[in-house]
Amino acid sequence: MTKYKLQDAIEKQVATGGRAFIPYIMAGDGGLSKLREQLLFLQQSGATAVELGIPFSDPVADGPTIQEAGKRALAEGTTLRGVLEEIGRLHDEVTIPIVLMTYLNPVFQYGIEAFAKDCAKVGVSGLIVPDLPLEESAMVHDEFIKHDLALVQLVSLTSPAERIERIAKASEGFLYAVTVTGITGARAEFAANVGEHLANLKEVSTVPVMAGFGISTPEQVREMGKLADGVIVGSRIVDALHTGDLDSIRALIAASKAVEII
Ligand SMILES: O=P(O)(O)OC[C@@H](O)[C@@H](O)c1c[nH]c2ccccc12
Repeated sequence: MTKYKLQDAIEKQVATGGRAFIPYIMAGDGGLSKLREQLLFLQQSGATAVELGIPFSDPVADGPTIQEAGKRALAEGTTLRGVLEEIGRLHDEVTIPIVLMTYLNPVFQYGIEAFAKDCAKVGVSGLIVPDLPLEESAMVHDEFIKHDLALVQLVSLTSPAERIERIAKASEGFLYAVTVTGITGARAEFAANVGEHLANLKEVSTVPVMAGFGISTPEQVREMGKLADGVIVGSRIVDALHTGDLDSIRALIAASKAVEII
């Protein structure tokens, strides 16, 4: 299997100590003209890669914070085409891998072939498509493979063991380990079986395991970071960028570097 730039970046981070950190942001929240500044800030603050959300009108997996960000981005007139063009312009400055998070509908509207080709052209590293189940991914996946784009799979806490293993083996770039049941957004606590779940995923996965959903404090970054190769933080980052609370983003990233390796 191809080794993707995305996987490489995570493994390099883990090899130098600490854990990988992938912030999620909504493209076009604050206007697409802000994207450059937002990505450069995250890169300079030590993010390993960025998960860049494409706003969509019916975001089934998104909690309220990300839904609101999506509404703001759509109100700014953000389109998939516009986002890809902007990424293309930032190519020389933004060197950390970009993973696009999009629902299927905008991809179908764009055309799968054209989408994969344009993603590759502007330098996108990978894709997360939450409403594309593994069993139905072949048609889309073939185009991604052609263009060297990693298709990241999500595995939920409640999937049966046999399915978990199939998803883990199919994931490219990294495996997205969902750490809560339900939609995105901050949680006060995690279920008791999260540790076991992550340990099992690390065992069966051939790519790094990134824990995401519900992680919003430096303590949680350390707690989940211990159990995985890194963490993904969405709602808290979206909120902090919106309110201009950049220090709390720096604190979250700093926590990921300070995870004690056990
Ligand atoms: O917001 P949280 O709880 O920190 O979770 C990350 C999540 O937001 C981000 O990865 C994401 C945003 N939208 C999604 C849809 C499906 C899967 C993942 C996502």
